[in-house]
Amino acid sequence: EKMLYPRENRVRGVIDLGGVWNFKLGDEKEPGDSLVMGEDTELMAVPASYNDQKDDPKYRNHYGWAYYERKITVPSYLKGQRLVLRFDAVTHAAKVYLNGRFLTAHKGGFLPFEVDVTDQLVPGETAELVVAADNRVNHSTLPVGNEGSTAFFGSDNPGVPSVEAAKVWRKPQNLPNFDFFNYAGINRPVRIYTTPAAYIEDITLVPDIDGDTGVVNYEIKTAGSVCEDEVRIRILDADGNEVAAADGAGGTVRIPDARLWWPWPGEPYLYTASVTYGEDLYEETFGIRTVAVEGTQFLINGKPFYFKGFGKHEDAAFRGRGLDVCLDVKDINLIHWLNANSFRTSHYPYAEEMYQLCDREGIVVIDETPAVGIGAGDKIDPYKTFHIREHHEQVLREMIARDKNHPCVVMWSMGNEPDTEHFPESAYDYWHSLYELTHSLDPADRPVTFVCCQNNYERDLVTRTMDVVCVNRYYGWYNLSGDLDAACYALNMELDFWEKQNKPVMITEYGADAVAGIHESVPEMFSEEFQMEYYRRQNVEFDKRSFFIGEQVWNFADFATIQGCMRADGNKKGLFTRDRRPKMAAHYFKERWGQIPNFEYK
Ligand SMILES: CCCCCC[C@@H]1NC[C@@H](O)[C@H](O)[C@H]1C(=O)O
Repeated sequence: EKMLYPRENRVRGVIDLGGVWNFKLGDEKEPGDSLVMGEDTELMAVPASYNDQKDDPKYRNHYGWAYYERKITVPSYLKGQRLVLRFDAVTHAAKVYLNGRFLTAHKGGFLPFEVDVTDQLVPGETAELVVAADNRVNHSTLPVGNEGSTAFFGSDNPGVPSVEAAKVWRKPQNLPNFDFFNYAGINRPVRIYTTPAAYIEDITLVPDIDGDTGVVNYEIKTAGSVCEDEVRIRILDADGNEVAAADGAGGTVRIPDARLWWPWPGEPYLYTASVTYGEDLYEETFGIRTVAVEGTQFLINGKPFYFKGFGKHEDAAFRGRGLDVCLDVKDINLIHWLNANSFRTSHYPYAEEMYQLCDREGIVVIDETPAVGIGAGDKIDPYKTFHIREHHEQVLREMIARDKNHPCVVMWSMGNEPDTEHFPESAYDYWHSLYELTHSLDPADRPVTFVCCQNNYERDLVTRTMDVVCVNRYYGWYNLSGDLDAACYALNMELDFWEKQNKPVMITEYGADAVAGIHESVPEMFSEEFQMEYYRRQNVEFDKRSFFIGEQVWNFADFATIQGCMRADGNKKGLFTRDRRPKMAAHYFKERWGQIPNFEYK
């Protein structure tokens, strides 16, 4: 799986195709082998979701295909170069056409795909690019959409004849089985990048530490015309000085007195692997650090790490799930402001630009697939009835191929909150074989987990078999609502259960909706005071458990969801509002996390 991020240098060029494209909504009919856009189109900015760019219920609630179009011209001086068209993400499925002819397709809305267009795109000539994007979710997509019932936390009165009749009568629509708005379209950049005819296809860097020496096991895949030249790899330090070098497409380089990659406020030192092959050059940054689970500890560079952070979303006004590097920079600075050190890419792989920022800023990342919403109550075994396994394996391959060299990625999450309690053996069969596949796909063999929803932990056979037990728990919110004494009693009973499993345990979601501005001296649900008290009370209990290695709150910021009677203008569990204003709980965590070190806390 080649997944190198497009980088320009002395031999490679990048043409960004962002800007205002022509757009029109389609229907459920899948485009065929040829497609031209025609007239009567509308404006659409790329990259960004299409849903909020026009105040039109047809944009907000679309169900099916949508079409984007623009002209592209590659300058004639690029004749002889290899030309690649790369989409960083088209949500949820894409079909791409050049000059009316089908070019490529991709399923999955959060990972890149590319196609060599050297023969189709003649330098100096203008071509028409059309992209069709399908936003439908169902029992064969990740994330999963419900079929015929309600969306996540939707309300219903099943069995009422008029309600049941209306469910049949209504127009087909998305019923997301997930708690984030089903933003769709060309959400991330589209680029043409060029390479020489003989080129570097992929680079794999697996760092290790041997005393004071950094050891990098590397593998370089090349392609294109046969080229006598050897592959050469040079390791440059942060000042650009060569500290090691080797010839050959695979092997080991040793870096004496290596500077390690440490989470912020430690030094996240980055090296550059400068690889040449014939005329081609590609430079990949990386870090020297190790990750391991030992007993109930999560070790980074051999020291026990404590996760302080959150689940996030790619979510903002106007652009929906579209890439926004300004917001990413702001969020990184707010993560530092909070004295946090990590986040999970809930519930899908994020844009590559965010991992690059985390490498540079020393933010630790749990990288998660879009496998969210796998469950349909206690009547249907999703592992027998959903058609997701092949696609789930595809997204794991693509995510690991894309993110494998990032020092910030320390663990893979195979998915979020699947049902593991109603059909425990079937769930175990599904997830254990996927766990083994995930380990085998990662050249660096990082820890593997999945994130477990509030469930009957005594029936769940999967969570206890993960490298790290990651639980989402809402004691005092979705159960024992408002009663923090009972919540702490229940929490401790479950922690007593986990103590016996001799695994590191972290909470990957806990939280309470707080509408910014609602204040009460006696803290009650939806007030800022309750959100803060909810955390304060449970953190006291976590601090008593030595096997408990991290707290990631839900969520970093308020975010958009489908409308429903459980959501007043989206999910309000953010420490920050959607436009990044801190609630009381943000100030509380800044204070708490300022006193918790990254290492040796437990
Ligand atoms: C019945 C317990 C289910 C709790 C599920 C809690 C949910 N976890 C996944 C997140 O995407 C949701 O936003 C979160 C919530 O609703 O705020």
